[in-house]
Amino acid sequence: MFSCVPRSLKCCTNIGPKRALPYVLTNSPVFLDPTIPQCRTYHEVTGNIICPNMVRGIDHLRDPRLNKGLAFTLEERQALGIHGLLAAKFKSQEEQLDICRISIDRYEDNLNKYLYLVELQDRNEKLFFRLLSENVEKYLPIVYTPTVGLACQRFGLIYRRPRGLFITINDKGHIFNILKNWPEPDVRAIVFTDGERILGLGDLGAYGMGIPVGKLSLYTALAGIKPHQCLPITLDVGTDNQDLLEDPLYIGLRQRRTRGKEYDEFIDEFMEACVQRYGQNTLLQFEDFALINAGRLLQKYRHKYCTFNDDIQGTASVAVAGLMAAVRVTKRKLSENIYLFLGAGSASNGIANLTVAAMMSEGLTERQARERVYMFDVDGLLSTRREGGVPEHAKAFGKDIEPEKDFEACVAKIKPSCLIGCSTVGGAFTPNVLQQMAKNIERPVIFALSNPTSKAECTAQAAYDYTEASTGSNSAYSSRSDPLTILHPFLIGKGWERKVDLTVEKTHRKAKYLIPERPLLHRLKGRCIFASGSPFPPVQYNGKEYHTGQGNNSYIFPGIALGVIATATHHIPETMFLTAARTLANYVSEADLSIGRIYPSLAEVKDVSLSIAIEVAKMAYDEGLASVYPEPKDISKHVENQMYNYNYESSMPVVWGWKPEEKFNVRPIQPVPKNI
Ligand SMILES: NC(=O)C1=CN([C@@H]2O[C@H](COP(=O)(O)OP(=O)(O)OC[C@H]3O[C@@H](n4cnc5c(N)ncnc54)[C@H](OP(=O)(O)O)[C@@H]3O)[C@@H](O)[C@H]2O)C=CC1
Ligand SMILES: CC(=O)C(=O)O
Ligand SMILES: [Mg+2]
Repeated sequence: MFSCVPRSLKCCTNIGPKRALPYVLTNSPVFLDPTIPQCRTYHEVTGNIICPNMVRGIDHLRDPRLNKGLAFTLEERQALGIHGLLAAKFKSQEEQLDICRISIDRYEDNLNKYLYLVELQDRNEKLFFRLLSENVEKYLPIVYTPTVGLACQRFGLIYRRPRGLFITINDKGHIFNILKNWPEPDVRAIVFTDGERILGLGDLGAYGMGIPVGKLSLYTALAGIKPHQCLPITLDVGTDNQDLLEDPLYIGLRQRRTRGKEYDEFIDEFMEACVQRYGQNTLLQFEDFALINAGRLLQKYRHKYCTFNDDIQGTASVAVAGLMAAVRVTKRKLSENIYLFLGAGSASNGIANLTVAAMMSEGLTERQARERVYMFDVDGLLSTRREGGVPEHAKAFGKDIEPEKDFEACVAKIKPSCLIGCSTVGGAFTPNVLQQMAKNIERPVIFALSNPTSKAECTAQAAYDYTEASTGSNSAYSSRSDPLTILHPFLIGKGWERKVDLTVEKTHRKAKYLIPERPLLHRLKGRCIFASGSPFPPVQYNGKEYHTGQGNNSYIFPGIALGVIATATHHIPETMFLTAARTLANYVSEADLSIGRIYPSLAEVKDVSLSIAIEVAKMAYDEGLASVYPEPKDISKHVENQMYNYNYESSMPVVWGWKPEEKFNVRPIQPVPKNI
């Protein structure tokens, strides 16, 4: 069945004619070895032409890239030798999607829903990605935070089929060989973790694999990056989590974490092996590394590889986008806010640094901008006067002020207008903290970004309840002289909205209610502007429903990755994340703001990702970072053309000619030889 390839034949990946990539060009016969996974699909050779999809028989159904279940037509069933292996009924992809939705809905437990989706991905890839991409709001919380956190915690129990690579510290010296075991030769993006800071759940060691797998599902579902171009990797250097070391189900190395020189050499070798195997432009996304490694590894590699740290830079971008959108509600420029971060780790520093950059673009000097940013970690306010001083990783935000260990007191003393939680401490924004925020400023911005839900610094409901809505008669803010956002309850819905003179502040006959000068849209909401890393259900407040936004880097990293891959960008500058933030912020509509959301709905995240990708791609050419030449005339089209098609395509054997310039997307940069 596997025949040798005749003269001048080409060997292709198993991904269908449109996306096939030649990786061997030869004039001499090439024998396709069925034990090599890339070659498994090439058994139907006609002269100089390969029919790349022609895995016949039961193997066609077992390959999730090729399987369409009952959607195979009669002709396809006969041509592929699967007639009789399927029930007689023909089903469209749409009908199959309905069945998937019904099946998932039948599960009450989210972990079971997660397992259903994992199994679907293993069985029928296109159906999985179409289901996810067309139902982002519904299924993102399953394949991603919060359920993915639970899946990681139970990984030993739910681990079934291999997905991605586990590279252990014992493989040091042989990492390249392990990468060669991965069946796909055309990998463009690798998301990898060492499992030490999985969401806010801490050190989960090899159980952390759920995170790169989940992130890469979003690469495809939200930005259309082709699944075969994505590789999830867990670097297993052990774990310091005693529970896992004693867990009989644990699937990783049962030893303490390797640290120091050996760890660094291991990561060095890994980075080098990746570009050796897949090319210098391979996108290498650091995910969920602990604070002691995240920032320093980013600094070490950012100018050497095409890399970024999602927790630092992706998070920064989504948070700054939220702050930019919030400006439209608060009418305070970024540079007019005071920021207080709970947590002074990777995410906080990433957000703080990008916020500083954004404030500088409004005209502040770096020093002035940094002065507006405070941080609070386990040892209290980052004060240079505190015992032990300010930790190195957050030096730029230390202040020469009185130390303070009580967070509530700190919120009262510093009077931030924006409170940002990246602390992993669920409920840290207590009612007192939230009430204090309401006293500090008319429209406080409150971000509870820690994941999963159990680690969120407060719930959406608490944020609204304790900062009160604008119609509340006990407004803590109502005694202040600033323009108020309070419209007397009697006036709401009685046409007063239209009668308001927006330029003049008027006092209603009940003196404490002022008719403000702001657009009414923003007056009818709760006083806080809230976002969270994990989703919260809509909040009911005073008979109105608010939909708060999800401040999660999933709005950013898929789009950045698509733009980078489409242009074969070789480095990712910080400015790309600011560009992504602006693009995302521009997507927020007045309708979003009116229901309390400072991010577009998740249903729009695919459009957002594409827009970010296009902006990133333009920037890559403007700044000489792209490697795909000549520069495409129409960059938007070029990016769109790279995207995955979730719909079924014909499985009939296609006979196609050898026109590499049309059929193939040849990679511009080839792997760097190890010894030049
Ligand atoms: N929404 C999103 O898109 C993202 C959310 N996150 C979430 O943010 C959280 C933090 O991530 P990351 O910054 O990478 O983690 P880090 O471990 O780098 O930082 C955590 C920080 O929180 C501090 N901290 C821990 N306990 C307390 C406490 N009781 N009081 C005050 N500070 C405390 C730590 O202080 P110390 O170092 O002194 O212990 C550290 O500064 C996680 O839950 C993660 O899931 C992260 C990335 C993206
Ligand atoms: C969202 C994310 O990257 C995190 O919580 O770590
Ligand atoms: Mg992360």
